[in-house]
Amino acid sequence: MASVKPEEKGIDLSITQDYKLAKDNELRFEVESNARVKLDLLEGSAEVFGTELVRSRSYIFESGAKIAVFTWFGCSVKLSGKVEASYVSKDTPMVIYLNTHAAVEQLRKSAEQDDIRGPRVLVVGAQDVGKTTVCRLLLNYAVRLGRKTTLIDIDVGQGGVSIPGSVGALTVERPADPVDGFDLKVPLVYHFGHTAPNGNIKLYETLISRLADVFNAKCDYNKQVKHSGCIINTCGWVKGQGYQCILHTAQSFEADVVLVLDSERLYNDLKRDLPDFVNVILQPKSPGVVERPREARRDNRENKIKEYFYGPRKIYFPHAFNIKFSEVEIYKIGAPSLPDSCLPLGMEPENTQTKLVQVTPGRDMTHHILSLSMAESLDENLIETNVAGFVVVTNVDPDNQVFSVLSPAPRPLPRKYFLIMDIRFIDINK
Ligand SMILES: Nc1ncnc2c1ncn2[C@@H]1O[C@H](COP(=O)(O)OP(=O)(O)OP(=O)(O)O)[C@@H](O)[C@H]1O
Repeated sequence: MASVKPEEKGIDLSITQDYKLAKDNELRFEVESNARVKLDLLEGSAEVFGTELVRSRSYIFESGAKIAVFTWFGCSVKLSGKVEASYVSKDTPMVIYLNTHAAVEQLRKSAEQDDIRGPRVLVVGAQDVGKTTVCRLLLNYAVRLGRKTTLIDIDVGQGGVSIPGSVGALTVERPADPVDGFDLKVPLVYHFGHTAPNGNIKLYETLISRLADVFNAKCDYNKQVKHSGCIINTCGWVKGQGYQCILHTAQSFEADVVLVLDSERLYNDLKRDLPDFVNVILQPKSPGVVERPREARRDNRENKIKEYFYGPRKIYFPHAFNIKFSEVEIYKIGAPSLPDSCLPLGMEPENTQTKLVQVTPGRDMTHHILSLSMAESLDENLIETNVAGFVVVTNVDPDNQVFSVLSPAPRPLPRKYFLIMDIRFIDINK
């Protein structure tokens, strides 16, 4: 019997299927839970969400992955392993997305000629309409033309640039890996602390403005980044305050193009409320986008956090160490506000959503994620300072005044100020 290569462990190689795709067709498949699937390009050319596949490599997708292999010119591919669903479809909006990319690229060319800032594209729509996928496509097509477009990710629910509960920016310098996505070694990340913007709207909007300022500053000293523009991925909250957040984002980044996926109502509202020079475009969602129930979203979030500590396919191990209470200071952003009835007559209630409140470590901190701020002193605005990374608290020992953490980096901690997240992570890898 032939021996199984280590990277193919867990793939049921007795189940294989070949697919011949005609031009403009797409093979969609989902990997069964607790299974792995291998994809091989046998002939022709194909791409996964805008990244070209090569014949010399097998692509191994993990449990739960939902993938589309699209071909512009025709190809044959082979899938090995247990797939939950797999089918070939002719019905894809890829040509529309490619045209959008071409139009945005024209704006980049004009920006380069006139040395002005390149297009800032905001991608909006309800949950599960393929916003993240469209952002990835547009970024991949841009980088394949040599652009250095920046991904701004404010989808705190799924964490595109770092873990859920954070927002960030990443200048994309090479196409996403078809399996592992974009290279996340050098993103700029800010602590938010919740999995939905309504966890703290004021803080969310403050961070969006901050990201816009930081991106503008980067555009001032890097012309390639300036001309290449940015793609902003948002979360699927499009009603009420969520809608106000979209307007705030468009305004902060001075978005030139807003791509509305699959919602005529949102499209019309934005047309009405955004200035005339903003190009609001309605685009269809791909019928291939998979709707994720609440549990699937939760699992996705957990996987993202696990990946942060253990790397993709658990190829790394986090460091475990103790931190003395006296070594660090931990803060929570947002204090409960006083009811109006407690305020002196005529006094406006203070907005306490961005107040820093020091936290005394206690057992209730166990499993919470802490963001390590890059701030060196409290004179720096902790809320608007980027973070070095995250640790998860695995145990708190008040008697000995220490707590234990898992961290992707070894001791010593580069800074001393932590911000605590609402988000918890229970490490079942131990
Ligand atoms: N054409 C396609 N074929 C198969 N799967 C797809 C396709 N497009 C997207 N998907 C999958 O559908 C899922 C949802 O897509 P995506 O994350 O882009 O949606 P979203 O609108 O950004 O979601 P959210 O509501 O979290 O913001 C992802 O797992 C993605 O891999």
